[in-house]
Amino acid sequence: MLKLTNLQKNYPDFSLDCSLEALPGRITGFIGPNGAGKSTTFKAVLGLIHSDGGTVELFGRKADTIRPSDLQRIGVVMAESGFSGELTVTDISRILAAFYPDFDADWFREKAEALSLPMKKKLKEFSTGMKAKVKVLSAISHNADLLILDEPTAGLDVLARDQILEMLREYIENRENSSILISSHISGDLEQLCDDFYMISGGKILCHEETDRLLSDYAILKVSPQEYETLDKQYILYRRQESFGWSLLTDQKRFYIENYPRMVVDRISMDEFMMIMLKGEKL
Ligand SMILES: Nc1ncnc2c1ncn2[C@@H]1O[C@H](COP(=O)(O)OP(=O)(O)OP(=O)(O)O)[C@@H](O)[C@H]1O
Repeated sequence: MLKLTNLQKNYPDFSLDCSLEALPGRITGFIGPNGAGKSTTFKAVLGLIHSDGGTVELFGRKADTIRPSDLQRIGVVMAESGFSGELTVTDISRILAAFYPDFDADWFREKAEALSLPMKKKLKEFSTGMKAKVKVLSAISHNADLLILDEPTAGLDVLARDQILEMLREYIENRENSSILISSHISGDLEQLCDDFYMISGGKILCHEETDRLLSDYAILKVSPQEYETLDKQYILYRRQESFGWSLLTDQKRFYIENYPRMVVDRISMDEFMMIMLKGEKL
């Protein structure tokens, strides 16, 4: 669906080198701290900025052979883009209908009502969360095969976030061959939603993992300095010094549960995973 191979972009203080793949029928998360390169990647994929190397393949085509009809198969949410504040949701519905042959006006109106979006009010009078809902709704309203969503839940309260995530789940369930690539600061959102995820930091991909595997096989071990000395460290990936000793990231938690039954083995969240990889030391 979408494949990036060493996609590069160089700024004076930042270099991106990103390889990733969004596969049909899957929701792929893209996590990383502020300034990691998530938006830069999305902009380069969409041709909003010029890339300095590497390849982008979209629907099996190289970027320079992509046709306008291919672009209609993509639904996009970008942080810095949106509709003019002078438009109403009804105006947006008309614009989308004119631009996308597969736009579903009835579905759009139904969902707008479910999300409590006024149809006749100008967007400039909307709250941040309401504008975010309009952007997501517009991106998913025209039966796109690929959704590229940069921080779609930014600015939303818990309730609205849940509604949006539910809509995305529904989207992929109803379209087996479609694909979603989504970035978020709130990695908890992605943990509930994504099949797999890539983590980026400093413009480089640090890891790619299945979410199920993260939750079933990874763990944080909490050990004292004495326990640390005698521990078999062959399956320890990262360590971080703590007041009590060490937090250790493993992707083989069963090994430690079986061989060190008295050890504290904490279930890991995506946030903790990101934190120990960013703040810890690789072994
Ligand atoms: N036009 C530009 N000129 C120079 N540097 C830029 C430009 N755009 C982005 N950068 C730099 O590229 C880096 C990556 O920025 P990017 O917006 O891709 O990060 P991000 O992962 O999306 O962050 P956030 O989560 O905060 O949105 C940052 O260091 C940023 O300062």
